[in-house]
Amino acid sequence: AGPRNGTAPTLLTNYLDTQYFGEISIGTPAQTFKVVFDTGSANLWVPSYKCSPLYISHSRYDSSKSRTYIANGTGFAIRYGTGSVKGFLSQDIVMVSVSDIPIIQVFAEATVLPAFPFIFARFDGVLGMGYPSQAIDGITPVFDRILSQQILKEDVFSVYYSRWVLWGGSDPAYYTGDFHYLNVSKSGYWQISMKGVSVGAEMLFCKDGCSAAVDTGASYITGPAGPISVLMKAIGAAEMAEGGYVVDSGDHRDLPPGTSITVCVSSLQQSQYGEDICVVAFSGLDIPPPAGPLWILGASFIGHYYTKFDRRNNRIGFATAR
Ligand SMILES: CC(C)CCNC(=O)[C@@H]1CNC[C@H](CN2CC(=O)N(c3ccccc3Cl)CC2(C)C)C1
Repeated sequence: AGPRNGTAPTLLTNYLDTQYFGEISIGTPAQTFKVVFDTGSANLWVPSYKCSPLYISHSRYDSSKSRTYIANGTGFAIRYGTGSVKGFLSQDIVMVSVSDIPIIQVFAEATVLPAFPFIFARFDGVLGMGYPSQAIDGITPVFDRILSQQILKEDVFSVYYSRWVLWGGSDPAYYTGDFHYLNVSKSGYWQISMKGVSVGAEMLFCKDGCSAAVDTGASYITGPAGPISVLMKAIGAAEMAEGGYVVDSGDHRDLPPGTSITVCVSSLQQSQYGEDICVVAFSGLDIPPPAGPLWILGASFIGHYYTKFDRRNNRIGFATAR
């Protein structure tokens, strides 16, 4: 079967401009899960039916209900920047798009999930869209399994405004002009070299170039804490207790357009504890070497562009979204 013209979309749900997730199914008959499509990791996991029922608000995979389940049992642990997920490996048929792209996939059934941040997660699991070199236990990632089926028009996937992932191509109906391509700067990561960070015409940071991960699984733009705090002062943002920044919801100040790639990131409208506050789409995060120092361009950046992740040419293309 396979996607009609070699491409297929997976629609994403946007929760509070901070969590973007789409639906996949695992097993026969299909068990559906909401997953974050995360270019910053390369494994697929969903909560296991064997997981403590504390997470009843999340869907859990029950292998005993799937005719196509194949046991594996190898231990699994993945350490994200925000916490670890532990479990064991299983194999079953995974469908990533309603227009049927079935693949046989090794994934993890999570049995240990830290309450924070998972209880705030509106999604059930994570589908890593990173390179195989990032995959824990050397498991072939979902996108690589799809590529090896030779059913896609191009060896790429595109993200439009964080509204959907398009497997196998890009759709000119949703962008104008050409793609501005940036080569992947570190093989095995969706990482690029940034020429600088400026507010208006003034280059403030990263004057000699720096690295940035293009990370669909992250909500905001993060940079080293020092430069970020200077940037926040430049836009008159106040620091929150837990490290984020807010600006008066009155002045929705979008940063003045940048130079090569416009980083005009508006503040987010997020209601917390009842009242509405504008959380600026930046936060400070010091990533230690060897991975860091590293800027993270998350959904609040990617959402401004039509972004093409090109595995054929190991490059990322940015076009102006319509
Ligand atoms: C290569 C890999 C092994 C390490 C580096 N990659 C990374 O840390 C990722 C980079 N992209 C963003 C991503 C955000 N994460 C945020 C988050 O809290 N999560 C999470 C963690 C623990 C329990 C439950 C959850 Cl939901 C999982 C989730 C949503 C994926 C992290």
